[in-house]
Amino acid sequence: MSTTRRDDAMSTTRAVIAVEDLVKRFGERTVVDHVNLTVDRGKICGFLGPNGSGKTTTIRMLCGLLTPDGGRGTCLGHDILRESDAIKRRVGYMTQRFGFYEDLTIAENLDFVARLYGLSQRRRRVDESLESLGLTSRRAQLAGSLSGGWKQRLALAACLLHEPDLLLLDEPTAGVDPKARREFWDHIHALAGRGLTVLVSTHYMDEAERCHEIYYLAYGRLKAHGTVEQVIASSGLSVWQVRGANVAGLGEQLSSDPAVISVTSFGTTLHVVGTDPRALERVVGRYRHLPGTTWTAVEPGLEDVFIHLMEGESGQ
Ligand SMILES: Nc1ncnc2c1ncn2[C@@H]1O[C@H](COP(=O)(O)OP(=O)(O)OP(=O)(O)O)[C@@H](O)[C@H]1O
Repeated sequence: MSTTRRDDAMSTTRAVIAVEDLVKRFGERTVVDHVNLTVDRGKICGFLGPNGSGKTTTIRMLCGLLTPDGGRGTCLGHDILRESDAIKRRVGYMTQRFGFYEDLTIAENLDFVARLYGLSQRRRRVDESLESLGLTSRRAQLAGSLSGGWKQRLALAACLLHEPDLLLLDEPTAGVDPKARREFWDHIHALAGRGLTVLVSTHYMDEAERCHEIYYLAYGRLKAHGTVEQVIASSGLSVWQVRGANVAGLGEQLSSDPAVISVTSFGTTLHVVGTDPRALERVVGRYRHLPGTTWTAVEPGLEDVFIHLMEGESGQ
């Protein structure tokens, strides 16, 4: 018994974010509906869900920019209802539309942010921040002339200037090319390795797979939580992959069967998804001897799981 109590106490100490029953209403609409979230120090936590599911609203409640209508908890050890100023000082928040002065250079923009925070040793901090994000050679370039990937690096540099303990990143890589996204994530992992905690919202499955754990929100409600493997395993989905040159026509027939919840085309393959493995196997049995097709039972992907969770909630 005492071990359990000690473990609980330790996990509370490690948790950088620990909130429960978080609620936010806008007028009659409940857009965040009793959400629980725990993120430990040094972890990268992915926040996923369809558009309008309440991710940004939750992030803004965590960093003290919005007051919850219900719930309780702490962020960086501070009460989210009463100590928002203390939280704001220790959080780096990258919003979906990070604003720069386009007619200032990269270095001038960072210096401006450093002044806003009232930081000492601004020159040193700006130089170090440019260096760590590979921006030194571009320091004199106007922010307005940067491509998407470099703008996003500048945004990250600005969020890190005051050396926060928690990074809240709201779709930081939307519209950024794959190489720049990969580099951005390498950087995030390096920061987490040094103890920074990261909560990052994203619509990209490959990014979800780079998180230590994920939370999936749909229509304000938490639908899944855990490591990617845990979320996939708990989905209860069965998936068959069909390969063949002419599988497109087959998709329509398969999806009309009640045992099939979705069929997705990927070039010359189809993903056939169901929740009842036996019923799905019976469907597969009816088609699998069609000439020119190869059928394989495969693990569900995260995308299969999320689409299933989303469809299960829509219209409610
Ligand atoms: N200030 C506000 N007033 C009224 N409704 C709002 C306000 N802010 C957000 N909403 C609504 O709350 C819901 C949740 O929005 P939120 O931006 O949190 O979702 P999201 O999951 O971040 O979406 P996305 O993936 O598109 O960024 C949406 O329906 C949105 O229109």
